[in-house]
Amino acid sequence: MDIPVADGSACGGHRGATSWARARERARRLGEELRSPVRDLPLERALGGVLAADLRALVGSPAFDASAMDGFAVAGEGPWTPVGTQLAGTPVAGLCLAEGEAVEIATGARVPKGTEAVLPYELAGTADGRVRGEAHRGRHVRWAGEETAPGETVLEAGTEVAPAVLGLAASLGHDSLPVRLPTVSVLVTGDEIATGGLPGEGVVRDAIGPLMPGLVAWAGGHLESSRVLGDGYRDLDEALTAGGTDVVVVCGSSSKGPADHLRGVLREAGAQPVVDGVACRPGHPQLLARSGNTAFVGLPGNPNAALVASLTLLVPLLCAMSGRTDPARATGTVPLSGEVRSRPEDTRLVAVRLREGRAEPVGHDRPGSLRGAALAEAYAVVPPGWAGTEVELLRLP
Ligand SMILES: Nc1nc2c(c(=O)[nH]1)N[C@H]1C(S)=C(S)[C@@H](COP(=O)(O)OP(=O)(O)OC[C@H]3O[C@@H](n4cnc5c(N)ncnc54)[C@H](O)[C@@H]3O)O[C@H]1N2
Ligand code: MOO
Repeated sequence: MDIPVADGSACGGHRGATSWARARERARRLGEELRSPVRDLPLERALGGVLAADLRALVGSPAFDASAMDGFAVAGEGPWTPVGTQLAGTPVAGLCLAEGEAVEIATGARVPKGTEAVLPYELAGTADGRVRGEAHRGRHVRWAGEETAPGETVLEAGTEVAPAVLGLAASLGHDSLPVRLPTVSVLVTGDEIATGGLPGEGVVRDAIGPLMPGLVAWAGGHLESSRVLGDGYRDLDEALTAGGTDVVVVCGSSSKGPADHLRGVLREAGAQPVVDGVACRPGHPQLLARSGNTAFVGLPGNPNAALVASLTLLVPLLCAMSGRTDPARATGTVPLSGEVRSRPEDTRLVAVRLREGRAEPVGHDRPGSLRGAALAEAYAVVPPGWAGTEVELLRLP
Protein backbone atom coordinates (compact mmCIF):
# COMPACT_ATOMS: atom_id res chain seq x y z
CA MET A 1 0.00 0.00 0.00
CA ASP A 2 1.35 3.46 -0.86
CA ILE A 3 1.58 5.92 1.95
CA PRO A 4 0.03 9.22 0.88
CA VAL A 5 2.63 11.96 1.04
CA ALA A 6 2.33 14.93 3.34
CA ASP A 7 -0.47 17.42 2.74
CA GLY A 8 2.04 20.25 2.88
CA SER A 9 4.78 21.33 0.55
CA ALA A 10 7.01 18.26 0.68
CA CYS A 11 9.91 18.57 3.12
CA GLY A 12 9.83 22.32 2.87
CA GLY A 13 7.44 23.91 5.35
CA HIS A 14 4.40 23.51 7.55
CA ARG A 15 1.75 24.64 5.13
CA GLY A 16 -1.24 22.34 5.37
CA ALA A 17 -0.09 20.46 8.47
CA THR A 18 -1.57 17.00 8.85
CA SER A 19 -4.26 16.55 11.48
CA TRP A 20 -3.01 14.87 14.64
CA ALA A 21 -5.11 11.72 14.22
CA ARG A 22 -4.17 11.41 10.56
CA ALA A 23 -0.47 11.84 11.38
CA ARG A 24 -0.63 8.91 13.80
CA GLU A 25 -2.44 6.82 11.23
CA ARG A 26 0.17 7.61 8.56
CA ALA A 27 2.97 6.68 10.94
CA ARG A 28 1.26 3.37 11.66
CA ARG A 29 0.76 2.65 7.97
CA LEU A 30 4.36 3.48 7.15
CA GLY A 31 5.42 1.09 9.91
CA GLU A 32 3.32 -1.66 8.38
CA GLU A 33 4.91 -1.02 5.01
CA LEU A 34 8.44 -0.95 6.44
CA ARG A 35 7.91 -4.11 8.54
CA SER A 36 11.09 -4.64 10.49
CA PRO A 37 13.23 -7.47 9.09
CA VAL A 38 13.35 -10.68 11.10
CA ARG A 39 16.69 -10.90 12.88
CA ASP A 40 18.01 -13.88 14.77
CA LEU A 41 19.19 -12.16 17.94
CA PRO A 42 21.10 -13.63 20.89
CA LEU A 43 18.85 -13.81 23.94
CA GLU A 44 20.56 -10.90 25.66
CA ARG A 45 19.62 -8.66 22.70
CA ALA A 46 16.11 -9.97 22.00
CA LEU A 47 14.23 -8.32 24.89
CA GLY A 48 11.34 -6.24 23.58
CA GLY A 49 11.22 -7.92 20.18
CA VAL A 50 8.20 -9.69 18.77
CA LEU A 51 8.60 -13.39 18.00
CA ALA A 52 8.59 -13.95 14.24
CA ALA A 53 8.06 -17.71 14.60
CA ASP A 54 6.45 -20.03 17.11
CA LEU A 55 8.77 -20.90 19.98
CA ARG A 56 9.24 -24.64 20.26
CA ALA A 57 10.94 -26.68 22.95
CA LEU A 58 14.29 -27.96 21.63
CA VAL A 59 14.24 -30.41 24.55
CA GLY A 60 11.57 -31.52 26.98
CA SER A 61 11.13 -29.74 30.26
CA PRO A 62 12.44 -30.87 32.59
CA ALA A 63 15.16 -32.25 30.36
CA PHE A 64 15.86 -35.11 32.78
CA ASP A 65 14.25 -36.81 35.79
CA ALA A 66 15.23 -34.63 38.72
CA SER A 67 14.50 -34.44 42.41
CA ALA A 68 12.08 -31.68 43.43
CA MET A 69 13.18 -31.84 47.09
CA ASP A 70 16.25 -32.27 49.23
CA GLY A 71 15.97 -35.74 50.77
CA PHE A 72 16.26 -39.34 49.57
CA ALA A 73 15.52 -40.91 46.19
CA VAL A 74 14.06 -44.31 47.00
CA ALA A 75 12.97 -47.49 45.22
CA GLY A 76 10.39 -49.97 46.53
CA GLU A 77 9.09 -50.05 50.09
CA GLY A 78 11.09 -48.78 53.08
CA PRO A 79 13.08 -48.98 55.16
CA TRP A 80 15.79 -48.19 52.64
CA THR A 81 19.55 -48.71 52.72
CA PRO A 82 21.51 -45.60 51.72
CA VAL A 83 23.88 -46.37 48.84
CA GLY A 84 25.25 -42.94 47.94
CA THR A 85 24.77 -39.23 47.52
CA GLN A 86 23.68 -37.34 44.44
CA LEU A 87 24.20 -33.57 44.11
CA ALA A 88 22.89 -31.32 41.33
CA GLY A 89 25.36 -30.99 38.46
CA THR A 90 27.31 -34.16 39.20
CA PRO A 91 27.05 -37.14 36.84
CA VAL A 92 24.93 -40.10 38.04
CA ALA A 93 27.59 -42.58 37.00
CA GLY A 94 25.19 -45.29 35.89
CA LEU A 95 23.81 -45.80 39.38
CA CYS A 96 20.56 -47.78 39.36
CA LEU A 97 18.51 -48.10 42.56
CA ALA A 98 17.34 -51.57 43.49
CA GLU A 99 14.25 -52.13 45.65
CA GLY A 100 14.95 -51.12 49.25
CA GLU A 101 17.80 -48.74 48.34
CA ALA A 102 18.02 -44.97 48.77
CA VAL A 103 20.32 -42.22 47.58
CA GLU A 104 20.63 -38.97 49.48
CA ILE A 105 19.75 -36.34 46.91
CA ALA A 106 19.70 -32.58 46.38
CA THR A 107 16.91 -30.62 44.74
CA GLY A 108 17.58 -30.49 41.00
CA ALA A 109 19.94 -33.48 40.97
CA ARG A 110 19.25 -36.19 38.44
CA VAL A 111 17.55 -39.08 40.20
CA PRO A 112 19.20 -42.49 39.67
CA LYS A 113 17.48 -44.96 37.39
CA GLY A 114 14.98 -47.06 39.31
CA THR A 115 13.89 -44.12 41.52
CA GLU A 116 10.20 -44.33 42.36
CA ALA A 117 9.85 -41.34 44.68
CA VAL A 118 11.77 -38.79 46.69
CA LEU A 119 11.29 -38.68 50.44
CA PRO A 120 11.98 -35.12 51.73
CA TYR A 121 14.25 -34.86 54.80
CA GLU A 122 11.29 -33.56 56.80
CA LEU A 123 9.45 -36.87 56.30
CA ALA A 124 12.47 -39.15 56.71
CA GLY A 125 13.96 -40.83 59.75
CA THR A 126 17.56 -42.14 59.75
CA ALA A 127 18.03 -43.24 63.38
CA ASP A 128 19.52 -46.70 62.78
CA GLY A 129 21.47 -45.87 59.62
CA ARG A 130 18.54 -46.84 57.46
CA VAL A 131 16.05 -44.44 55.89
CA ARG A 132 12.47 -44.72 57.11
CA GLY A 133 9.28 -42.92 56.15
CA GLU A 134 6.28 -43.04 53.90
CA ALA A 135 7.16 -42.44 50.25
CA HIS A 136 4.41 -42.02 47.69
CA ARG A 137 5.13 -43.42 44.27
CA GLY A 138 6.05 -40.68 41.80
CA ARG A 139 6.08 -37.88 44.43
CA HIS A 140 8.67 -35.12 44.58
CA VAL A 141 10.30 -36.07 41.29
CA ARG A 142 10.18 -33.72 38.29
CA TRP A 143 9.84 -36.26 35.53
CA ALA A 144 11.47 -35.54 32.15
CA GLY A 145 9.07 -33.81 29.76
CA GLU A 146 6.19 -33.64 32.25
CA GLU A 147 5.89 -29.87 31.89
CA THR A 148 6.71 -29.55 28.20
CA ALA A 149 7.27 -32.26 25.61
CA PRO A 150 10.21 -32.01 23.20
CA GLY A 151 9.13 -30.11 20.09
CA GLU A 152 6.02 -28.67 21.74
CA THR A 153 5.03 -25.11 20.80
CA VAL A 154 5.13 -23.02 23.95
CA LEU A 155 4.60 -19.52 22.53
CA GLU A 156 3.12 -18.35 19.28
CA ALA A 157 4.61 -16.01 16.71
CA GLY A 158 3.58 -12.46 17.60
CA THR A 159 4.33 -12.82 21.30
CA GLU A 160 6.29 -9.93 22.78
CA VAL A 161 9.61 -10.99 24.23
CA ALA A 162 9.32 -10.14 27.93
CA PRO A 163 11.96 -11.16 30.50
CA ALA A 164 10.12 -14.43 31.27
CA VAL A 165 10.15 -15.33 27.57
CA LEU A 166 13.95 -15.07 27.56
CA GLY A 167 14.24 -17.31 30.59
CA LEU A 168 11.81 -19.82 29.10
CA ALA A 169 13.66 -19.84 25.76
CA ALA A 170 16.97 -20.48 27.53
CA SER A 171 15.47 -23.29 29.61
CA LEU A 172 14.28 -24.95 26.41
CA GLY A 173 17.72 -24.80 24.81
CA HIS A 174 17.57 -21.64 22.67
CA ASP A 175 20.59 -19.35 22.35
CA SER A 176 18.89 -16.88 20.05
CA LEU A 177 15.39 -15.90 18.94
CA PRO A 178 13.99 -14.78 15.56
CA VAL A 179 12.40 -11.43 16.32
CA ARG A 180 11.18 -8.22 14.79
CA LEU A 181 12.86 -5.46 16.79
CA PRO A 182 13.31 -2.27 14.77
CA THR A 183 16.63 -0.56 15.35
CA VAL A 184 16.77 3.14 16.06
CA SER A 185 19.50 5.77 16.05
CA VAL A 186 19.02 9.17 17.63
CA LEU A 187 20.74 12.37 16.50
CA VAL A 188 20.38 15.28 18.90
CA THR A 189 21.21 18.55 17.18
CA GLY A 190 22.17 21.96 18.51
CA ASP A 191 25.38 23.88 19.17
CA GLU A 192 23.93 24.92 22.54
CA ILE A 193 23.33 21.34 23.73
CA ALA A 194 25.45 19.86 26.52
CA THR A 195 25.26 16.32 27.86
CA GLY A 196 26.50 17.07 31.37
CA GLY A 197 26.94 19.83 33.91
CA LEU A 198 24.79 22.82 34.74
CA PRO A 199 22.81 24.60 32.03
CA GLY A 200 22.94 28.39 31.83
CA GLU A 201 24.22 31.31 29.72
CA GLY A 202 23.15 29.84 26.42
CA VAL A 203 24.01 26.27 27.37
CA VAL A 204 21.08 23.82 27.38
CA ARG A 205 21.20 20.31 28.81
CA ASP A 206 20.04 17.63 26.39
CA ALA A 207 16.65 16.61 27.80
CA ILE A 208 15.54 14.51 24.83
CA GLY A 209 18.43 12.04 24.52
CA PRO A 210 17.93 10.75 28.08
CA LEU A 211 14.26 9.96 27.52
CA MET A 212 14.76 8.12 24.24
CA PRO A 213 16.08 4.70 25.42
CA GLY A 214 13.04 4.09 27.65
CA LEU A 215 10.61 5.45 25.12
CA VAL A 216 12.05 3.43 22.25
CA ALA A 217 12.04 0.24 24.34
CA TRP A 218 8.43 0.90 25.42
CA ALA A 219 7.45 1.13 21.75
CA GLY A 220 9.21 -2.13 20.92
CA GLY A 221 12.36 -0.76 19.33
CA HIS A 222 16.05 -1.09 20.12
CA LEU A 223 18.07 2.08 20.52
CA GLU A 224 21.37 1.35 18.86
CA SER A 225 23.09 4.70 19.12
CA SER A 226 22.56 8.22 20.31
CA ARG A 227 24.78 11.13 19.26
CA VAL A 228 24.83 14.84 19.85
CA LEU A 229 25.68 16.89 16.75
CA GLY A 230 26.22 20.58 16.31
CA ASP A 231 24.02 22.67 14.07
CA GLY A 232 26.09 22.21 10.90
CA TYR A 233 24.43 21.07 7.69
CA ARG A 234 27.26 18.72 6.75
CA ASP A 235 27.35 16.92 10.11
CA LEU A 236 23.62 16.29 9.95
CA ASP A 237 23.81 15.23 6.33
CA GLU A 238 26.58 12.70 7.05
CA ALA A 239 24.98 11.31 10.17
CA LEU A 240 21.54 11.07 8.62
CA THR A 241 22.63 9.30 5.49
CA ALA A 242 25.17 7.02 7.20
CA GLY A 243 22.44 4.38 7.47
CA GLY A 244 22.62 1.33 9.62
CA THR A 245 19.32 1.49 11.49
CA ASP A 246 15.69 1.00 10.49
CA VAL A 247 14.66 4.35 11.97
CA VAL A 248 16.64 7.56 12.38
CA VAL A 249 15.30 10.11 14.88
CA VAL A 250 16.52 13.69 14.68
CA CYS A 251 15.86 15.96 17.64
CA GLY A 252 15.80 19.69 16.91
CA SER A 253 16.42 21.34 13.55
CA SER A 254 12.75 20.81 12.68
CA SER A 255 11.71 24.45 12.44
CA LYS A 256 12.49 27.34 10.10
CA GLY A 257 15.55 28.90 11.73
CA PRO A 258 18.89 29.47 10.00
CA ALA A 259 20.33 26.33 11.67
CA ASP A 260 17.31 24.11 11.00
CA HIS A 261 18.63 21.90 8.20
CA LEU A 262 16.59 18.77 8.64
CA ARG A 263 14.17 19.33 5.79
CA GLY A 264 16.94 20.46 3.44
CA VAL A 265 19.08 17.41 4.24
CA LEU A 266 16.15 15.05 3.76
CA ARG A 267 15.22 16.71 0.48
CA GLU A 268 18.81 16.45 -0.78
CA ALA A 269 18.84 12.79 0.24
CA GLY A 270 15.72 12.20 -1.86
CA ALA A 271 13.61 11.24 1.14
CA GLN A 272 9.86 11.20 0.58
CA PRO A 273 7.82 13.20 3.09
CA VAL A 274 5.03 11.28 4.76
CA VAL A 275 4.02 13.81 7.40
CA ASP A 276 5.36 17.36 7.29
CA GLY A 277 4.06 19.32 10.22
CA VAL A 278 1.19 18.23 12.46
CA ALA A 279 -1.75 20.36 13.56
CA CYS A 280 -1.07 19.89 17.25
CA ARG A 281 0.35 21.83 20.19
CA PRO A 282 2.96 21.30 21.28
CA GLY A 283 4.87 19.53 18.57
CA HIS A 284 3.70 21.08 15.31
CA PRO A 285 7.02 21.13 13.38
CA GLN A 286 7.46 17.32 13.67
CA LEU A 287 7.91 15.29 10.52
CA LEU A 288 8.10 11.79 9.13
CA ALA A 289 9.87 10.84 5.92
CA ARG A 290 11.07 7.74 4.18
CA SER A 291 14.02 6.85 2.01
CA GLY A 292 14.16 3.26 0.82
CA ASN A 293 13.57 1.06 3.86
CA THR A 294 14.61 3.73 6.34
CA ALA A 295 12.15 5.93 8.20
CA PHE A 296 13.17 9.38 9.47
CA VAL A 297 11.37 11.03 12.36
CA GLY A 298 11.99 14.71 13.09
CA LEU A 299 11.22 15.77 16.65
CA PRO A 300 11.04 19.44 17.63
CA GLY A 301 13.82 20.66 19.90
CA ASN A 302 11.49 21.80 22.68
CA PRO A 303 11.52 18.72 24.94
CA ASN A 304 7.78 18.47 25.70
CA ALA A 305 7.08 19.00 22.00
CA ALA A 306 9.60 16.21 21.27
CA LEU A 307 7.79 13.86 23.65
CA VAL A 308 4.40 14.64 22.12
CA ALA A 309 5.89 14.14 18.65
CA SER A 310 7.41 10.83 19.75
CA LEU A 311 3.99 9.58 20.83
CA THR A 312 2.43 10.93 17.65
CA LEU A 313 4.84 9.53 15.06
CA LEU A 314 7.65 7.42 16.51
CA VAL A 315 5.67 5.13 18.79
CA PRO A 316 2.99 4.13 16.23
CA LEU A 317 5.72 3.69 13.61
CA LEU A 318 7.83 1.36 15.76
CA CYS A 319 4.83 -0.62 16.99
CA ALA A 320 3.61 -1.25 13.48
CA MET A 321 7.12 -2.20 12.32
CA SER A 322 7.23 -5.01 14.84
CA GLY A 323 3.52 -5.88 14.98
CA ARG A 324 2.87 -4.69 18.52
CA THR A 325 -0.10 -2.88 19.96
CA ASP A 326 0.57 0.81 20.51
CA PRO A 327 1.05 1.18 24.30
CA ALA A 328 0.10 4.87 24.19
CA ARG A 329 -3.40 4.17 22.89
CA ALA A 330 -6.09 4.13 25.52
CA THR A 331 -9.62 3.10 24.70
CA GLY A 332 -12.65 5.12 25.71
CA THR A 333 -12.88 8.63 27.06
CA VAL A 334 -12.74 10.28 30.47
CA PRO A 335 -14.09 13.58 31.76
CA LEU A 336 -11.49 16.36 31.75
CA SER A 337 -11.36 18.64 34.80
CA GLY A 338 -10.30 22.27 34.86
CA GLU A 339 -10.52 25.12 32.44
CA VAL A 340 -8.93 23.65 29.34
CA ARG A 341 -9.51 25.63 26.19
CA SER A 342 -9.27 24.00 22.81
CA ARG A 343 -7.55 25.60 19.82
CA PRO A 344 -9.48 26.26 16.63
CA GLU A 345 -7.17 24.31 14.30
CA ASP A 346 -4.81 22.26 16.42
CA THR A 347 -5.20 19.29 18.72
CA ARG A 348 -3.87 20.11 22.18
CA LEU A 349 -2.00 17.53 24.22
CA VAL A 350 -2.44 18.41 27.89
CA ALA A 351 -0.48 16.59 30.60
CA VAL A 352 -2.92 14.98 33.06
CA ARG A 353 -3.16 12.62 36.00
CA LEU A 354 -6.16 10.39 36.59
CA ARG A 355 -8.07 10.97 39.83
CA GLU A 356 -11.27 9.06 40.49
CA GLY A 357 -11.84 8.48 36.80
CA ARG A 358 -11.24 12.11 35.79
CA ALA A 359 -8.28 13.56 33.95
CA GLU A 360 -6.78 16.43 35.90
CA PRO A 361 -4.28 18.75 34.22
CA VAL A 362 -1.00 18.86 36.13
CA GLY A 363 0.24 22.10 34.52
CA HIS A 364 3.90 22.78 33.74
CA ASP A 365 3.45 21.40 30.24
CA ARG A 366 4.74 24.21 28.06
CA PRO A 367 6.65 23.06 24.97
CA GLY A 368 10.04 23.61 26.61
CA SER A 369 9.27 21.85 29.92
CA LEU A 370 9.04 18.19 30.80
CA ARG A 371 7.93 18.92 34.35
CA GLY A 372 4.27 18.31 33.52
CA ALA A 373 4.99 15.14 31.55
CA ALA A 374 7.09 13.83 34.43
CA LEU A 375 4.15 14.34 36.81
CA ALA A 376 1.56 13.03 34.37
CA GLU A 377 0.24 9.60 33.45
CA ALA A 378 -1.08 10.69 30.08
CA TYR A 379 -1.81 13.53 27.72
CA ALA A 380 -5.45 14.48 27.36
CA VAL A 381 -6.19 14.76 23.65
CA VAL A 382 -8.18 17.96 23.15
CA PRO A 383 -9.32 18.09 19.51
CA PRO A 384 -9.61 21.35 17.53
CA GLY A 385 -12.73 23.27 18.50
CA TRP A 386 -13.51 20.84 21.35
CA ALA A 387 -16.18 22.12 23.72
CA GLY A 388 -17.21 18.90 25.39
CA THR A 389 -16.46 17.29 28.72
CA GLU A 390 -14.87 13.97 27.68
CA VAL A 391 -11.43 13.42 26.14
CA GLU A 392 -9.34 10.53 24.90
CA LEU A 393 -6.02 9.85 26.58
CA LEU A 394 -2.60 9.21 25.17
CA ARG A 395 -0.63 7.23 27.73
CA LEU A 396 2.88 8.23 28.72
CA PRO A 397 5.64 5.66 29.17
N1 LIG B 1 9.46 31.15 12.92
C1 LIG B 1 9.11 30.09 13.61
N2 LIG B 1 9.88 29.69 14.65
C2 LIG B 1 9.52 28.64 15.37
C3 LIG B 1 8.37 27.92 15.05
C4 LIG B 1 7.61 28.32 13.94
O1 LIG B 1 6.58 27.74 13.59
N3 LIG B 1 8.03 29.39 13.24
N4 LIG B 1 8.02 26.86 15.83
C5 LIG B 1 8.51 26.86 17.18
C6 LIG B 1 8.27 25.59 17.79
S1 LIG B 1 6.69 25.27 18.18
C7 LIG B 1 9.26 24.70 18.07
S2 LIG B 1 8.90 23.27 18.91
C8 LIG B 1 10.63 24.95 17.75
C9 LIG B 1 11.24 23.76 17.05
O2 LIG B 1 12.55 24.08 16.83
P1 LIG B 1 13.62 23.04 16.28
O3 LIG B 1 13.08 21.70 16.19
O4 LIG B 1 14.18 23.65 15.06
O5 LIG B 1 14.67 23.00 17.45
P2 LIG B 1 15.73 24.11 17.88
O6 LIG B 1 15.44 25.40 17.23
O7 LIG B 1 17.06 23.54 17.77
O8 LIG B 1 15.38 24.22 19.42
C10 LIG B 1 14.19 24.74 19.90
C11 LIG B 1 14.35 24.92 21.42
O9 LIG B 1 14.55 23.67 22.03
C12 LIG B 1 15.81 23.59 22.71
N5 LIG B 1 16.38 22.27 22.50
C13 LIG B 1 16.77 21.78 21.32
N6 LIG B 1 17.24 20.52 21.49
C14 LIG B 1 17.12 20.25 22.80
C15 LIG B 1 17.44 19.12 23.60
N7 LIG B 1 17.97 18.01 23.06
N8 LIG B 1 17.19 19.19 24.92
C16 LIG B 1 16.68 20.32 25.48
N9 LIG B 1 16.34 21.40 24.76
C17 LIG B 1 16.57 21.37 23.46
C18 LIG B 1 16.64 24.66 22.07
O10 LIG B 1 17.68 25.09 22.88
C19 LIG B 1 15.57 25.73 21.80
O11 LIG B 1 15.29 26.44 22.94
O12 LIG B 1 10.75 26.04 16.88
C20 LIG B 1 9.99 27.19 17.29
N10 LIG B 1 10.32 28.26 16.42
O1 MOO C 1 4.72 23.35 19.15
MO1 MOO C 1 6.38 23.61 19.57
O2 MOO C 1 6.37 22.11 18.96
O3 MOO C 1 5.28 24.19 20.73
O4 MOO C 1 7.11 23.30 21.00
